[in-house]
Amino acid sequence: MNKIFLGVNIDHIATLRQARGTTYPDPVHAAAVAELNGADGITVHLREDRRHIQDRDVRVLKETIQTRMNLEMAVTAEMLDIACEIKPEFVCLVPEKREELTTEGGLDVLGQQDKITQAVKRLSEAGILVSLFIDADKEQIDAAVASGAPYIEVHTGAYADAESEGEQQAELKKIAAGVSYAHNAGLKVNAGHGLHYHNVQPIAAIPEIYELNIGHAIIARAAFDGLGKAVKDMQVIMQEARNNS
Ligand SMILES: CC(=O)[C@@H](O)[C@H](O)COP(=O)(O)O
Ligand SMILES: NCC(=O)COP(=O)(O)O
Repeated sequence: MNKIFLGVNIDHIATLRQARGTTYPDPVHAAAVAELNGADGITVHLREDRRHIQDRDVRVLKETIQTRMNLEMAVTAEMLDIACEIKPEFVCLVPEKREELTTEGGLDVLGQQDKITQAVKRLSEAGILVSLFIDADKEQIDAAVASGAPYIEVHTGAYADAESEGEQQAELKKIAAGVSYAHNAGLKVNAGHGLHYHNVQPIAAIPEIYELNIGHAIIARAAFDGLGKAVKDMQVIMQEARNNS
C-alpha cells in the first residue's frame, strides 16, 4: 500500500480562542486529540501578526507533540531565531502578507534565491528538515532544489478556489506535473491549502505526494462531528483515493 500521510493544521483552534481572548480552546489539546485519532503530524503557522497561533503554543506543542511538528513561518530574522531555538522537526517557509486573509500564492524562491538558501542552511544546521511552500512551477521547483531544501509543499489554493470544472482540472494537471517533476528531481513532495472533504480525492490520488497538510476544513468539520472523527474521516477519504489511483 502506498500510504499518504496527513498533517493536521490546528491554527484555527487558536483563531477561535483569540476571538475571545480566552485560554480555550487550546491548540495543545487539539494536537493531542488529532494524534490520538491518527494524525501523522501537527502543523502550526506562527504568523508575524500572531492572529492565531502564539509563541507559547509553539513552545508547549514542541514538548507535547508525539508525532512531529511542522512549523510554518515567514522567512524573517525573528522567525528564524524562534525556529532555531525551539527546533521543530520540520519548518515550512511560506510567503506572508499582513493584510491577507490566508496565504496567497507560493514562496518566490527564484526571486530570493540567496536569502532562501541561507535560511535553509541555518535551519538545516539546527537539525530541522526544511520544506518550501511553492506553486507547482518548474522554475520554482528548480530553485527549491538549488536551495538545498529536502522537501517542498505544493500550494493547492488555486485548485481549491477554481470556479469551474475546467479551471479545476487545469490546476490539477499543473499540480500533478509539478509533483512528478519535483519527485524526479529528488525532492520529497507534500501539498496543501484549501483542501476539504469534497476536493481532496484527486490530489490524494497523485502517487508521489507524501503528505497533505489540511487545517481549515478539518477544524470546521470538528464543530459538528468532533475533532477525532473529523481527522479519521479525512484520513479514510485520502487513503481510499490513493488506493484507487
Ligand atoms: C501556509 C498555509 O497554507 C497555511 O498554513 C495557512 O497559512 C493557514 O493559516 P491561515 O489560515 O492563517 O492562512
Ligand atoms: N500548508 C497548508 C496547511 O497547513 C493547511 O491549510 P488549510 O487547510 O487551512 O487551507
